[in-house]
Amino acid sequence: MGCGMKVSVIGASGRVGKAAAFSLAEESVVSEVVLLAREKSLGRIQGEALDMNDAMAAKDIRVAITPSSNFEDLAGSKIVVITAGAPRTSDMTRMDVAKPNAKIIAEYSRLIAKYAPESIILVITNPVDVMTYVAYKASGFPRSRVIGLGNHLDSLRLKNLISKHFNIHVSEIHTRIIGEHGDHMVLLLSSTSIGGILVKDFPQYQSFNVETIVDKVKNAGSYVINKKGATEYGPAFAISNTVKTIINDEKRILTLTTFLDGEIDEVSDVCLGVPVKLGINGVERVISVKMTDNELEDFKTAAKVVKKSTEEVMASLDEDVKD
Ligand SMILES: NC(=O)c1ccc[n+]([C@@H]2O[C@H](COP(=O)([O-])OP(=O)(O)OC[C@H]3O[C@@H](n4cnc5c(N)ncnc54)[C@H](O)[C@@H]3O)[C@@H](O)[C@H]2O)c1
Repeated sequence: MGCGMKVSVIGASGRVGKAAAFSLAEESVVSEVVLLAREKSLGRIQGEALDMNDAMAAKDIRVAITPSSNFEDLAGSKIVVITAGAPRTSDMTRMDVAKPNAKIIAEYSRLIAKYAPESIILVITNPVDVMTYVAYKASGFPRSRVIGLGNHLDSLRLKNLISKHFNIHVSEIHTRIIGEHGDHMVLLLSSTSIGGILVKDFPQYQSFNVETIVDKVKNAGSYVINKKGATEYGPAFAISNTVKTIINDEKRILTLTTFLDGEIDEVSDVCLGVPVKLGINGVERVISVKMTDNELEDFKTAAKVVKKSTEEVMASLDEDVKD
C-alpha cells in the first residue's frame, strides 16, 4: 500500500461510520481503512468494503479496505474513529442515549487501549462531549490523544449559513461555535469575520438574525434526521477533514472536544468543544479565545450543564472507568 497511515472506524455498519470510512478511503494520507463492527454486522460491512473498493478503482486510488469484527485488527492504527452507538430518533435528545452509549464507548476505549495503545481516539457518538470524557477515562490515554468531533460540524454548518446570508464564498467565512455539541452551543459572534473584516461591519449584518441562525445550527442534525433518517455526508467529511489535519500534521485550529484543565476561565474536569491546535500527536494546545462577557457566561453555562451530565453518566459506569 501507499505511504499513508492506517485508520479504523468502529461502528462502520452504521450510517455515519460507513460514510466516514468511504470519505477516509479517498484521502491520500490513508493507506488502510479498517471497518469494524459486531459479528452480526460482518456480512454487511464485507459488502460495504467490496462496494467501496469498486469506487476506489474508478478513482485510481490504491487503499486497503478491511472489514472485520476482530478488534486485534485495530493494531497499528494511527487514529480510531468511534461512531458506534444507539440510534437517536428526531424526538430524542442526545442525552437520552447517553447512558447506553457510555457503556459502548467505555468498552471500545479499553479495547483500543489494548490493541492500539499509541493511537488517537476520535469520538463521534453522542452526546459527544460526555462520550469523549468517558473515552478519556476508560482508555487511560493522555488528553492530547482523545478528541471528540465536538462543534466542528456545527461550525461548518454555521459557515454555510453565513456564506448564504452574505453571498460570499464559504472559504472566506471565519467563525466558530464552541461549548456543547447540543443546546448549549455558543456562537463566537464577536470574533466572526468575513475575508478578514468583522461581520458586524458588513451592511447585510442589519438583517442577520443571530438567534435564528443559532437555532438553525442547533436543529440542523434533527432536521436532516427528520427528512432522511440520519446525517451522513456532513459528519463524514467533518471526520475525514479532522483525520487529514492530524495525519498531515497541519497545525490547523479546529473546534473539537477536548478535556479542559483550566485553559479557558478556569473551566476544568470536563470535555467541551473549544478551538484546538491539531497536529500529528493530536491536540497540541487549547487556543484561549477572547470572548465578550455574554459569550463567556454562555460558555460557563455549557460547562456546568455538560459537567452535570458527565457526572450522572460516569456514576452509571463500572468503578474502573471512574478512576
Ligand atoms: N458528533 C457529531 O457531530 C455527530 C454527527 C452525526 C452523528 N453522530 C452520532 O454518531 C452515532 C452514530 O450515528 P449513525 O447515524 O451512524 O447511527 P447508526 O444507528 O446508523 O449506527 C450506529 C452503529 O452503532 C452500532 N451499535 C448500536 N448499538 C450497539 C451496541 N450496543 N454495541 C456496539 N455497537 C452498537 C450499530 O451496529 C451501528 O454500526 C450516533 O451516536 C449519532 O448521534 C454524531
